[in-house]
Formats: sequence, C-alpha cells, structure tokens
Amino acid sequence: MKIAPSILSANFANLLEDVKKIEKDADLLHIDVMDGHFVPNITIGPVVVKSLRKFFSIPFDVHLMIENPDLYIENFVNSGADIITVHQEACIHLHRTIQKIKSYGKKAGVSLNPATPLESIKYVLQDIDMVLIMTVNPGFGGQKFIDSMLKKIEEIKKMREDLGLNFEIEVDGGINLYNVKEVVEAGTDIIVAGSSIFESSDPAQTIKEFRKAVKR
Ligand SMILES: O=C(CO)[C@@H](O)[C@H](O)COP(=O)(O)O
Ligand SMILES: [Fe+2]
Repeated sequence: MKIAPSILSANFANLLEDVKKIEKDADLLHIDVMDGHFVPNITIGPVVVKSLRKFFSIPFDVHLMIENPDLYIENFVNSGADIITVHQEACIHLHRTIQKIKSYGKKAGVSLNPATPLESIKYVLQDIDMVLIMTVNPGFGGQKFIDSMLKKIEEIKKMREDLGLNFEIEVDGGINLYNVKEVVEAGTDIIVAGSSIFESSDPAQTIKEFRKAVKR
C-alpha cells in the first residue's frame, strides 16, 4: 500500500514545515486543486505546486477538481506534477485529455465522483496509469467515508483483472486508522488521507500507524 497525504488539511500558512513532517514516510504528496466551479471550494494552483517542487523530490500527485482541465495541464507539468488526475465528469473529450497528459511524459489518472459509474471509463482504462475513486463528494477534507464505495473499489479491481490491465487504484476521502484496512482489502493500492494525517499530533507517526493498521 502506498500513502499519499493530502495537503488540503495542512496548515497553508506553514506548508513547507508541514510537508517536511511527512516527506520521508509518505510515498506521494497529494495536491488538491479546486476551482470554485467544478467543486464549491477554491484551493491552490500551479504557483504553489512550483514553490513546493523546489524543496521536495517526492512524487507530486495532482488531483484536478477543475472544469476544463486541458487549459491547465501544461501549467501543472511545468510546475512539477508527476501524476495528473482529471475528473471524468469535467472532461467532454476524456480520451483527448488523457493523451494530452501523457504527451508530456506524465502519468495520467482519472477520478470518479461517488455517483459516477465505473462503466463510464471502461474504454479508457487501457490508456491510464491510475483510477481515483472518490469516497466522499469532492471539495472538502474531513468528510465521512461513503461505505457503499467499498463495492466500487472491489468492482474496479475486478475490471482490472478481467481486462488484464495494471493501472493503480487510488482511493480518496474519509480514510482513517479505523477503516484503512477494509479499504485496502477491497483493492486499494494508494490511500489518500488528509485530515487523519495532518490534523494528528504527529503526522509521520500516523503514517506508520496506517501501515501497521493494514497488517493487523
Ligand atoms: O480530494 C479531496 C477532497 O475533495 C481529498 O483529497 C481530501 O483532501 C481528503 O481529505 P480527508 O477526507 O482525508 O480529510
Ligand atoms: Fe484529492
């Protein structure tokens, strides 16, 4: 299991120090980009990603919750993104958007809101590096995990097996030390966790606890 702490729950007035706390224990840094249109919240853009890139070599996992992501892909590539994930619901020409991300030599992910069926991405699964299953409605940290999404995780894992593909399965929203084991057992490769890591008293230790909780 890989762990991708989400900086949405970090202290934005002290981002550098907060990311330093987790950089050695985390596998990826999850960066939530929100535009106030696709989701009812506004967060950070390429300028912040570029500033962080100067200090960290950890892979940047950029989750774009924005309309018209094609307009900003090049910007995020130049800012230092390693994985760029777009929402199926935000892309009219999803296949074209995926090709655009890959044309820069970056990994392409596609995310689905809780209500969006897996069937909607069936014909692009062979083209992508990651599927991001949202287990809360996107826009905010600290929400409750939607239990019915466990079945969705199992189903995407089965689709991957049936199609003989090897994209990674990332899960985002409401993951904590109490539910991480069942989320991983359902088929998750990459856990995103924001509030449970950054709002804990020792974020690095919490990542270690996540790894222990899965083995228990
Ligand atoms: O993309 C999002 C929210 O839209 C996430 O990445 C959140 O940042 C996860 O936060 P927690 O639910 O773990 O607090
Ligand atoms: Fe996210």
